[in-house]
Amino acid sequence: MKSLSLEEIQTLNDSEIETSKAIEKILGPSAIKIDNVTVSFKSKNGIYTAIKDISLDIKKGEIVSFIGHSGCGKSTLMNTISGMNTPSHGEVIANGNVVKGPGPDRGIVFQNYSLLPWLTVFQNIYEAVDSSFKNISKKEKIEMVEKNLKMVNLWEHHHKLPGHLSGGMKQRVAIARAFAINPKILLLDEPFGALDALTKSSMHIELLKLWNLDHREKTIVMVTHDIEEAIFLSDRVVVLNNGPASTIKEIVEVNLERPRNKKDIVHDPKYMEIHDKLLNLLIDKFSIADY
Ligand SMILES: Nc1ncnc2c1ncn2[C@@H]1O[C@H](COP(=O)(O)OP(=O)(O)OP(=O)(O)O)[C@@H](O)[C@H]1O
Repeated sequence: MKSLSLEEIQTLNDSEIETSKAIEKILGPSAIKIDNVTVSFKSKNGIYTAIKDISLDIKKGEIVSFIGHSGCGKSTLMNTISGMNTPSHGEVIANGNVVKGPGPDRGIVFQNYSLLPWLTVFQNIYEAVDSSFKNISKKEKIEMVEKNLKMVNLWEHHHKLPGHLSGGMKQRVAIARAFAINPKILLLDEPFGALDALTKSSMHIELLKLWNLDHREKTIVMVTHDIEEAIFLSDRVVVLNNGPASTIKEIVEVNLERPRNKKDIVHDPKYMEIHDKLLNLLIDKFSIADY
C-alpha cells in the first residue's frame, strides 16, 4: 500500500484523516519513508550514480537489513537516511520530517566504533547525552550513562579508555551511546563486521535485549554482509542490485517468530528457505563446477 506524502496528508478531509489513522493503526506508522531516492556523486571522471529511484517504507519498531555486494550502495542509502548524504532526487522522511541533515532522532553506529580515544568509556557516553539533552540536570545525565552502560554489562569498565577495551567491548560502548541518546531510529552500518564470530553472536543477543527492553519501539536499520545475521535480527531483508545506479532487487520477509533462539532457528524449515532465497539472490556460483 502506498503511504501518503506530507502534502497529501495536509489535503485530507476529516473523514479521510480518520480512515488513514485507522489504516495506520493496523499497519503501524512509517518511521522512515524513502521516496524515490537517487544519490549521485561528482568525481573527477564525471557523475557517478550510486543508487537510483529507491523507495521503501520502514515501519516503527521494524528491524530492516540492507544486504548486497561490496560497493552496491548500502552505506550510501544508510547515509541518506542519517542525513549525511543529500539525495540528488527524491527525499527521505524520518519520524514525519524531511531529512535535511543528521539529527538526534537518528542514532548511528559504525563498524569502527567511532569512540573518542582520549575520553573514557563514561565520558564518551556522557558527552553524547550532554549534547542531546539540554534541559536535564547533571545528576540525571550521569544516571542515564550508568543505566546504559549497565545494560551492556560495561559499568565496571566505565573508567577505561577505548584503547584498553576489546573490539566487542568497544562496540557495546558504541551501542550503549546510541541507546543513551534515545533516538527513535537506530542506524547500524556493519556494526559487527569487525568482530569474531562468537563476539558477534553475543552482540546480536545484546542488541535484541536492548530492543526488547525498549518495548520493541525503536526502528533499527542495519547494513550487513552476513546472511545469518540479517535473518536472525531482521523483520525484512532488502537485497540491493550491484551498482552503478543500484536499485532494490528484492525484499525478503523474515516471518520467523520472536524471540528467536540462535541454536534452534537454523533447524526451522522457514529459516532454511529464507537462507536459500538470500543465497540465491546474492551468489551465482556455488562450486567450481559453476565456473
Ligand atoms: N562520497 C563519495 N564520492 C564518490 N563516490 C562515492 C562516495 N560514496 C560512495 N561512493 C561510491 O558509491 C558506490 C557505493 O558505495 P557504498 O559505500 O554505498 O557501497 P557499500 O554497498 O556500502 O559497499 P561496502 O559493502 O563495500 O561497504 C561505490 O562505487 C562508491 O565508490
